[in-house]
Amino acid sequence: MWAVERLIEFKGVTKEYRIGDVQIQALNGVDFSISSGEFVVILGTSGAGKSTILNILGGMDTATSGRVFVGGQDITSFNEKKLTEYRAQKVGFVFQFYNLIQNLNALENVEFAAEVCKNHLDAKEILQKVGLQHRIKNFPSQLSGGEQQRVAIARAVAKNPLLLLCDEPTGALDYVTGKSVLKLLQDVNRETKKCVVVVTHNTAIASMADTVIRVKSGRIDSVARNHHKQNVEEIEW
Ligand SMILES: Nc1ncnc2c1ncn2[C@@H]1O[C@H](COP(=O)(O)OP(=O)(O)OP(=O)(O)O)[C@@H](O)[C@H]1O
Repeated sequence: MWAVERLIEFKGVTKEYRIGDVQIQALNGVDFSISSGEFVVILGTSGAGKSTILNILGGMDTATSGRVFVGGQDITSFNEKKLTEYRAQKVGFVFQFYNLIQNLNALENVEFAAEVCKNHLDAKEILQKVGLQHRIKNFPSQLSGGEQQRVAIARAVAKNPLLLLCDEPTGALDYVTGKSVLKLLQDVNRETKKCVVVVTHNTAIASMADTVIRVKSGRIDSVARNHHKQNVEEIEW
C-alpha cells in the first residue's frame, strides 16, 4: 500500500563513502518523517548531506545502515531489480542541470520517461500545463534554461510518481526564472497533492514549505513545520 499518511520515514540512516583509506561519513544517524502531500525543503551548507539524503530516498544510492520507509515499504530491503522498478515507477527527479536527452525533442523527452510507468499521464497535456505547448517539437538546445527545467518538471510529473525529488532545481537559473520554476513546483504540489522534496541552499524559500528539514554535518539539525506557509510570489531573496 502506497498512499499512507506517513509517506516517508528515515530511521537511523547512515552513509559512509570510502575512497582508498579515507572514510567519509556523509550521514550519521538521520531520522525524520514526511507526510503525504507535503512540500518539503531540505536546507544545509555545502557537504552537509542533503543530496545524499535525496539520492537514498530516490533509490539512486543506498544507506550503509538504518531504514528508509516509503509508503510503508522498506526500500533499504529492496534488491537491485526492485530498486530499479521503484526509481522508474515511484520517483520523479528534477536536477539542477535538467539532464534532458539532447537528441530528443521536448515531447519525446517527456514521453520517453513516462512510457515505462504504469499510470503515466499524457505528455502533451503536462507540457501544456507547464506552458510549453508551443515548444513541444523543440530540442533542448533550442530552449532556454528555464524552459528546459519546465520540460524536466513535466517529465517528472508525467510519470505520475509518488514523490517528486528536486536537487537544486533553480541553481542554474536567474532570479525571475528560478521563481517561476518554484511556482510551478508549488502548483504541482497543490494540484496533484504529490509530495515534493526540494534540496536547496536558498534559505529564503523555507517559508513556502510545509516542513523544513535542516541538515548539518550528516545529521538532522531541526525539523520545523510551517503553520503559515507563504506563496512563492510573496517571498523575496
Ligand atoms: N559518491 C561519493 N563519494 C565520496 N564522497 C561523497 C560522495 N557523495 C557525497 N560524498 C561526500 O559526502 C558528504 C555529503 O555530500 P552531499 O553531496 O550529500 O552534500 P550536500 O549537502 O548535498 O552538498 P552541496 O550543497 O554542496 O551539494 C560530502 O562530504 C561529500 O564530499
